[in-house]
Amino acid sequence: MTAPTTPLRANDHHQANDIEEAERAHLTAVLGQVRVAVARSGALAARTEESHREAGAQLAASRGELAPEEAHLSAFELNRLDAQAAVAARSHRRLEKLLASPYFARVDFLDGDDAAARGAGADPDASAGPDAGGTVPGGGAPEVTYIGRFAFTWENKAVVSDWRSPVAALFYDFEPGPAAFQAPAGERRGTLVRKRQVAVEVGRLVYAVDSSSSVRDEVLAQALSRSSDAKMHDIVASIQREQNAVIRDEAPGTLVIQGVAGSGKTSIALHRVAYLLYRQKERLSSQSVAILSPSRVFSDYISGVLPELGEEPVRSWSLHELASLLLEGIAKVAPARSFADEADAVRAERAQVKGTEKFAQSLAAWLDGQLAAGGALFEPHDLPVGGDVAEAAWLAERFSAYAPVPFEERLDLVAGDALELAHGKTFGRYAHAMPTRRELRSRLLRMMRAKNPLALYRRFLADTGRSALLKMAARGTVEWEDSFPLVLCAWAFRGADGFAAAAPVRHLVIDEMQDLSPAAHEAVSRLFRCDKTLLGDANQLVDGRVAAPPETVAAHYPGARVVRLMTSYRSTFEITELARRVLPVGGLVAVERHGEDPRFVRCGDTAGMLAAVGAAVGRWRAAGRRTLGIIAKSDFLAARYAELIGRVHEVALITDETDTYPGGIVVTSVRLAKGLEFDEAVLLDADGRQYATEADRHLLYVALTRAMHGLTILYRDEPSPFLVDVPRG
Ligand SMILES: Nc1ncnc2c1ncn2[C@@H]1O[C@H](COP(=O)(O)OP(=O)(O)OP(=O)(O)O)[C@@H](O)[C@H]1O
Repeated sequence: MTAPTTPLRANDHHQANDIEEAERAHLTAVLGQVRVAVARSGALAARTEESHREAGAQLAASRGELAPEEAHLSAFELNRLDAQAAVAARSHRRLEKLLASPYFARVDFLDGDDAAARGAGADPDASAGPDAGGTVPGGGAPEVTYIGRFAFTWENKAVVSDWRSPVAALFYDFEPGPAAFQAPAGERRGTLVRKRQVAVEVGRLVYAVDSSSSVRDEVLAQALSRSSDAKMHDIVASIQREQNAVIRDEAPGTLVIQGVAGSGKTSIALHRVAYLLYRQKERLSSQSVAILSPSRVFSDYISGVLPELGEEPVRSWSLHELASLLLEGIAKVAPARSFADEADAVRAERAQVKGTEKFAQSLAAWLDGQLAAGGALFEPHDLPVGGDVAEAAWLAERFSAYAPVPFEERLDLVAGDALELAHGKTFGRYAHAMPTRRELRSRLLRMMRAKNPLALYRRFLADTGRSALLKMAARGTVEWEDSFPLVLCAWAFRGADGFAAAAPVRHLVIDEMQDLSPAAHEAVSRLFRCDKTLLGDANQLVDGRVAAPPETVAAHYPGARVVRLMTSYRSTFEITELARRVLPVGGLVAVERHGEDPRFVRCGDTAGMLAAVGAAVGRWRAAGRRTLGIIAKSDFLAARYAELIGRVHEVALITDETDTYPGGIVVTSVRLAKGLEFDEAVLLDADGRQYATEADRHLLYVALTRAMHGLTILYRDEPSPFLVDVPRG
């Protein structure tokens, strides 16, 4: 990292040196304290770990000799020590991270009353020195706060404040001048006297600059021009104001974030999780947050961010993993088939119908109708209960009375009523012949016209003239597109509380929300009753569906709020401009970071394509970049190319089964590249044969927007019509 090159003002050179000198001295002092704290916390972590181990060994040795209550107590003590050891280890790890970079910013704030009384403005020159925090005309020192990834306290004094603390909002939301933040005791108004970027790497001060908007633009540009990695990184030092508003939005319910490609949605969602974990400690823990992401490789790619921010990793599911989990004991789920690979037109048609809003809405309405009083699924007949008979009409009336309770619970309630009635009528004479509630419930279940979720789904399809839509992929295995409709049917039986996977989740993050079919949104909305953050881009569709505005997605989540992010940060201006011409996105703002123009290469045939790939690999190596994504339209083509390219270069193919993002050179389909980013991208076969339809236009948009710094577009004879009005070299 180098210091921003923004010209400083007249006497700035001296001032800059003064600032750096003072900040260097401050850093040395803080690092000294952190070093002592690391040594202490290391010793504490070792001691607690040792106590835990000893207690475990003792418990194991005395097993069998302890009375049950003693054993219970020891186990309890062991758990306590275990938790203590985990806390100590975590705090030690955090402190160790502080050694490399204890903070990244500093704000000097003068409370409103003081500022008003002394007529103080935002005048950083009035400072007595960077370390002291300076004085303002008329005296009175502003409160100086250093902001880092985690808080650090020394002798009961806050040395570094967490980026999520209320005071840190000053750094993200205000320029020097009038400012305010929400302190625990209420709003504090006053003046932000100074805002400073302080870059520290490996314990050394790289630069310290008082921040104006041009400095911050450059700090951002620098962050964006770095080389990409096999893991996504935190962006705490350069979160933008519009992003901060989303991260710190604490209103309950569902937040839907529609953002253009590269607007930082995934980064924001992860920072938001870290923020909520910090702010809502008593309500949320890493065990109660879950992230739904498009693929396993994506889960791996984002897995480093929360630990970087000092939080434990949270549970993460791919969409397929979640569907399989929710359908455990009901059906297996066939893998999703990529639309770009689909050769079976009938199957594609089936999938297309099940991906529509209309299908989801008709299923949801049909299920609601069946669950409502008067639903026609329960066809009771007289039922002997002990010495009594529960009459069909009475059973039907009880069943209706409990509407809209889910079927399983409702049958249980009716069974309970029938037992109570029979006991009452027979005065206990038939106690020996009384069935259990459970037995009665299964007899009642036999009176349902659909006895399980799959039968219910079949009945829905039959009732609405769509029976041809269901083809089992194999025995007991449904096609991917049937999985969430089937989850909805399971929900009608069990209700939201009947899914072990959903129950512990108190905040659900759904990344790439456009990947979820309307039926999937409806199912997730009904099963997960917790707060949710959804994020995605309606333009990044990779399954052939028609783009729907985020409001359509939000309509599945009662009371959901929608925010839009329009600035694209990932790619250079030149790449974003090209993407914008392929798919005009109204309101998109390309961040001003320039690079070379995308390169277009006519290749003629496969041999020419491979030669051009070789040249692109050579250029990428020479540039010293870390990741190169070679992107084919379909999974099938990606596999073929990986084999061919792999004969010359070391490459990794990304498939649905890939669970670690390898970095280096990867070959992948557009579908699996979505959400990822590469220093440079090479698009294979970007011609009219491959990219011709509207659905293909969206694929092309996704592929182009994966590139951060460089883009090479290879085509055989003529480029795709979506690229033709683009100037070519
Ligand atoms: N404020 C920021 N400071 C530094 N880097 C940022 C900032 N915002 C976004 N970025 C970077 O921009 C890139 C895109 O971010 P991210 O992947 O979160 O975007 P996205 O909206 O989820 O993208 P897509 O929808 O295209 O997959 C990442 O490299 C991220 O680090």
